[in-house]
Amino acid sequence: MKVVEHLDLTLYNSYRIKAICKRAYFPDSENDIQTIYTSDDDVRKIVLGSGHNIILSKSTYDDYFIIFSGNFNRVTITGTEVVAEAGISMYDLSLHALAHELSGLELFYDIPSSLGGAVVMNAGASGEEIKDLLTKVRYYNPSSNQFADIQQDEMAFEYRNSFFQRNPHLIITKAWLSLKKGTKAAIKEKMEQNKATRWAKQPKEYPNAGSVFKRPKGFYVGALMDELQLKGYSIGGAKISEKHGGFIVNVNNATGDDILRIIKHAQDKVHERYGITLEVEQRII
Ligand SMILES: NC(=O)C1=CN([C@@H]2O[C@H](COP(=O)(O)OP(=O)(O)OC[C@H]3O[C@@H](n4cnc5c(N)ncnc54)[C@H](OP(=O)(O)O)[C@@H]3O)[C@@H](O)[C@H]2O)C=CC1
Ligand SMILES: C=C(O[C@H]1[C@H](O)[C@@H](CO)O[C@H](OP(=O)(O)OP(=O)(O)OC[C@H]2O[C@@H](n3ccc(=O)[nH]c3=O)[C@H](O)[C@@H]2O)[C@@H]1NC(C)=O)C(=O)O
Repeated sequence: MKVVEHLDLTLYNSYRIKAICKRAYFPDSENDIQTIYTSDDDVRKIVLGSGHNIILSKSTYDDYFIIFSGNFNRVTITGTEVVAEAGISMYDLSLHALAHELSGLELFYDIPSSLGGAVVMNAGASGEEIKDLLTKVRYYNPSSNQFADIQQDEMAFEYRNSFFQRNPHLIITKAWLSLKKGTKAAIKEKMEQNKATRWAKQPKEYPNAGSVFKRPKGFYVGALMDELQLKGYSIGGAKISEKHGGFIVNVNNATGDDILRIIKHAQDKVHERYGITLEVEQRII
């Protein structure tokens, strides 16, 4: 297993915030995960997927990071069933599905995420969510040092919520997905169409981590930012995107604190005008 002391996390978070951690582990097997958690120390351990949904709030961490980003990424496909390890990127997984003429993952071609991160957040867009493809998930429980499988209907998925958000100490190691037979041309067309629509709406030209807030019932965050004229509102190197008000972008060496202060300002303004509390979707670490 790759282990790096004092890793610079800039390339492991999509906001490109600079922060150093005490140590980073890149596990490549379930055995590696057990080794990390059964080692004799009480340093806090923080799990990351591909880092597309996190805000690093500190510049140094005296913690160990366990990173699933391209490592621990094997896939097997049998008929319409896909079994993949948590570190595979959803982009790569969608390409495997395309190569096997399997439909269902087209949307995930452009949703930046690891498979583990996608399961935790019940990732989705355009009305589709990963919960609809999953049949089973395997995880490691550090408290008992055991692995266990959980079936789809036991995970009580909701909008941007899952069993794993309610049990953050559990580590997803593998997932089983059920796809449908399709044709290469139709699958590829849906992938590219969806990507084009998203690139037209989202500020892909700057480092960001997707939607900052969950969608409040009956409102769109982007529209609220428009109405409050908060688009372009900036602190330090971060600002609310002019292209999509639901995103904060790093335009000039932003820190986690710049982002958190913008979040607070937007929450205050929205609460003042509409009485709504915007819930942060991204994980603040
Ligand atoms: N729809 C869109 O356009 C976009 C969506 N996103 C979403 O953000 C997420 C990004 O995924 P990713 O970059 O991989 O996640 P991150 O690396 O950003 O991790 C986010 C959190 O997920 C948990 N996590 C990640 N991997 C695992 C694992 N194997 N086991 C247990 N917990 C894990 C950790 O929280 P903890 O340990 O506290 O559980 C972590 O803090 C996806 O859900 C993606 O869909 C992001 C950008 C755009
Ligand atoms: C980007 C993410 O997922 C996104 C996902 O891509 C899109 C599309 O399905 O729908 C959610 O965003 P969203 O609520 O901002 O939806 P969008 O479709 O982008 O916008 C909704 C509406 O707001 C309007 N809008 C958007 C941006 C803006 O600056 N101004 C504005 O008025 C749009 O015109 C649209 O009518 C997901 N976010 C959440 C938290 O549910 C993410 O999770 O990180």
